[in-house]
Amino acid sequence: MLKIGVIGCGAIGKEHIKRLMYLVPGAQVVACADFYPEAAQKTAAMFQVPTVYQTGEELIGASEVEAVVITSADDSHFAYTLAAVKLGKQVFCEKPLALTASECEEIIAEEVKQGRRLVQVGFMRRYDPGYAKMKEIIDSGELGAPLMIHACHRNVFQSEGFQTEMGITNVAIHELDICRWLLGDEYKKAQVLKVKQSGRSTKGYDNPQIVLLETEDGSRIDVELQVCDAYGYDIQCQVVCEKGTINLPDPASVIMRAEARCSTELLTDWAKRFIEAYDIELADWVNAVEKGELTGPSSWDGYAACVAADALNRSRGTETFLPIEMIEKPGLYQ
Ligand SMILES: NC(=O)C1=CN([C@@H]2O[C@H](COP(=O)(O)OP(=O)(O)OC[C@H]3O[C@@H](n4cnc5c(N)ncnc54)[C@H](O)[C@@H]3O)[C@@H](O)[C@H]2O)C=CC1
Ligand SMILES: O=C1[C@@H](O)[C@H](O)[C@@H](O)[C@H](O)[C@H]1O
Repeated sequence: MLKIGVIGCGAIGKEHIKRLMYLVPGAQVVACADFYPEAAQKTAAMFQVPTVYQTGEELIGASEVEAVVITSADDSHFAYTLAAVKLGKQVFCEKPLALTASECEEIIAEEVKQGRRLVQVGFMRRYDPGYAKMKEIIDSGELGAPLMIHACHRNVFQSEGFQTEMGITNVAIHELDICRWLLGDEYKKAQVLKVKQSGRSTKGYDNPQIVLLETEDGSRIDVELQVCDAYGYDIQCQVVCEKGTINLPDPASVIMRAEARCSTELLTDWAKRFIEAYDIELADWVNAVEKGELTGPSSWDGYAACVAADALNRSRGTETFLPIEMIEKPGLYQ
């Protein structure tokens, strides 16, 4: 049984604790912590977690905690991941791995020093059956080479304190990972555009934005980003190949016919959209930790997404594509 400590008892923290306690074989949540200790207490009571630590650092250092799941706010991921890796503990860190590429480099350096993979990043879309099937078709070569990707990430709501840059580091980070994974390619150039703004969005941050990327192999990617106030939570992805296109399937939904209309319901947030993917990713992580062979999204993948995110945020307002330069890939991640 893998003994896990979870830092961050908010929306996804609670979901992951529930999964690890009641769904994933071989896992047990033995401790939790939150910036607000009462949030941790409440969550512990809800899911029978035996110990609550006052801080994330105490939880990481606790002797009974063998592996750490980080589901606290984006700006806390770097320090917690680094602290756990320094102790040689396994980490599952929700996306993003850090807020900047240079922070990811520090994590990579420490992991390389430890001599084995200790980090998996929560890029759960890789475990979604729809994206997985798309990758299988691309890799089979059946449709020829992939030429471009058109993607959309549309949200209804973001919490207080959201900022324009977070459109990239918190929201588009999923596309920055999934597109390079689908294509098996790295990014060469990136640009973000502030386009005509939605009159529905009056929160003081850019909405919508368009992310443009070019890969080493010359494939082009465009991502329409509506961080809030969209008609629903809607994730779209189309890969255009030489001989045909591949589209991400929508989640299953019944078709209702009534009052001279035919309709299907849409989701309004992320929680249910990739529910199967979250289940599979955590089961895969626990199993891989037990076997000592991590294969899921690595620190390198977290870094690659952050390098692109850095370039995108630097490009805002410059009207130019910025080059993307990565450090040499350590052997650990080959
Ligand atoms: N893979 C995915 O699809 C998703 C990933 N996420 C990621 O998961 C993380 C949490 O997101 P949500 O649960 O939606 O946020 P949330 O705001 O509902 O929960 C975050 C929790 O972490 C706590 N927290 C914040 N800073 C902390 C710190 N320094 N130390 C300890 N606790 C701290 C907060 O008090 C709160 O209880 C974020 O990094 C987010 O990007 C969130 C939703 C979906
Ligand atoms: O990771 C997530 C949230 O943090 C983010 O705010 C949403 O926009 C994403 O769709 C969701 O998957």
